[in-house]
Order: sequence, then structure tokens, then C-alpha cells
Amino acid sequence: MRIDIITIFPDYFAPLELSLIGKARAAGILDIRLHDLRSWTHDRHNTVDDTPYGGGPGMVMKPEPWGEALDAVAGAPEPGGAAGPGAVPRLVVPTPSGTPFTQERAKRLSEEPWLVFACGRYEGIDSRVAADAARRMPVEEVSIGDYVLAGGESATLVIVETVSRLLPGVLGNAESAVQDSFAAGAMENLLEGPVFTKPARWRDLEVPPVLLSGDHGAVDRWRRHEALRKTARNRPELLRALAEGGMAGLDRTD
Ligand SMILES: OB(O)c1ccc2cc[nH]c2c1
Repeated sequence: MRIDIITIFPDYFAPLELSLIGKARAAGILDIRLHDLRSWTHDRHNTVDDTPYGGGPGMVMKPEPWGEALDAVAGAPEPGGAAGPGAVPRLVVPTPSGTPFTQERAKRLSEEPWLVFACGRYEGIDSRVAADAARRMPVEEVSIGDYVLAGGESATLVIVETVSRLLPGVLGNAESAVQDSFAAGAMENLLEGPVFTKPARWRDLEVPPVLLSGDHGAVDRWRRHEALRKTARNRPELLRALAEGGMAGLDRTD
């Protein structure tokens, strides 16, 4: 997968050099490219923002730099690149006014060959930028939650990490993704229950004996029960979705 990130703060993405994503980039599984939006400005101050039409507080990101940046970045991919010949990227625009980012959406995005992220700042990006981009590529406005960050960079880090860990070869144990909270299948609409490792007793706290029993069926049933308890306590509305799904998740042990 190729991922392009357009931002006025490229250094914000230093964490993408680390850990699983850093290893995946080194292995060629991920081709992540950072682009400074100011590279597409032409004035001496590298201006990327201006006052909003209609008045109001703050500044809005100007359309011209974004238009030129997306033309340059999201145009025809180079021959032999990760995106493949003739590929068209999906433009992802993090914004509080977007549609919710979920594990299911992460899975769908992980199946795309090429994603371009537009990281807004200030009061956001001139709305014509997404409208113009939509003439030549799919555009998704994505919200990572009902709160407001100072810009799209943190949201892009969240989305890139969530999507990247689902790519084949990124997680050491592909099974981990299957057991994640919210993962499609047995964990859909369920939160992951408690996890334990050695020692079996720590500060007079014991690991639940079933986990030491070697009875895999009993362990699976215990884990499902604990997932249901955690979900009922922390996210009861998810149980309603589980019930509406015909209780399919309750009797699954896969
Ligand atoms: O909360 B967010 O996901 C978010 C995304 C983009 C911008 C741009 C300016 N503030 C933002 C907030």
C-alpha cells in the first residue's frame, strides 16, 4: 500500500518511522510519503490560509496550494510503484464533521492500494478542495470521534496506524487482528476482555484458573463471557447491535 500525507507539519509523522509501521516500511509492505503543503505556495511567506468568507473567527486553508498539491501527489503514479499502473488514490480528509471512523472502515481502507491524506489546520480546508478532488478520485471525510483536535495530523496518525496493522505481514501474529475489539466475526460489536501473562500470581492477584487449564473450549467460552461483560459495562449500546445481528456473535467461538 502507498500512503501519501499532505501537511504543513511533516515532522508530526516521525512516529511512522517506529515500531510495526517503521518495520513494514523497511520491508516494502508500506510506502509512506510525506509532503509539505507549503511546497506548493509561491509567495515569500508561503501562505496557506486566509480569512473566512462570510466572516467568523479563525482562518481557512486556501484552495490553491491544496489543488496544486493534490494534482502533483495524486496524479498518475510512477511506473512500478506500490500503487500500480493507472491507480487512482482514495483521498481521506480527517475532519470533525466527517463520517465515523470504525474498525470496519479501517478494514475496508486497508484493502485500498493507495490512500492520500489531507491534513487540515485552522478552521479547516476550503470546501472546494474536496469538491474538485472528487471530480477525479473517491473522497472520504472521516471523523475519529466527537471532539475537536487542532488539526488533521493526529487523526491521520490514528487512521494510518489502525489501517496499517491490518495489512498482511505487518502484525507478527495475524491472529491478533482477528481477536481485536470490534474485529469482524466473533468480536464484532464486542470489546476485548481482560488479558494476562506470567506470573500466575502477582501482588496476591491470581490469573483466572480457566486460563491455566489448557481447555481451549473453556478458555474461548470464558473470553466471550468476559467480552460480553466488558461490553455491557462500557458500551451497552453495542450489545443492542449484537442482538439485532440475531445474536450471531453470542454463539460464535471462531
Ligand atoms: O478533530 B479532528 O479530527 C480535526 C481534523 C481536521 C482539523 C483541521 C482543523 N481542526 C481539525 C480537527
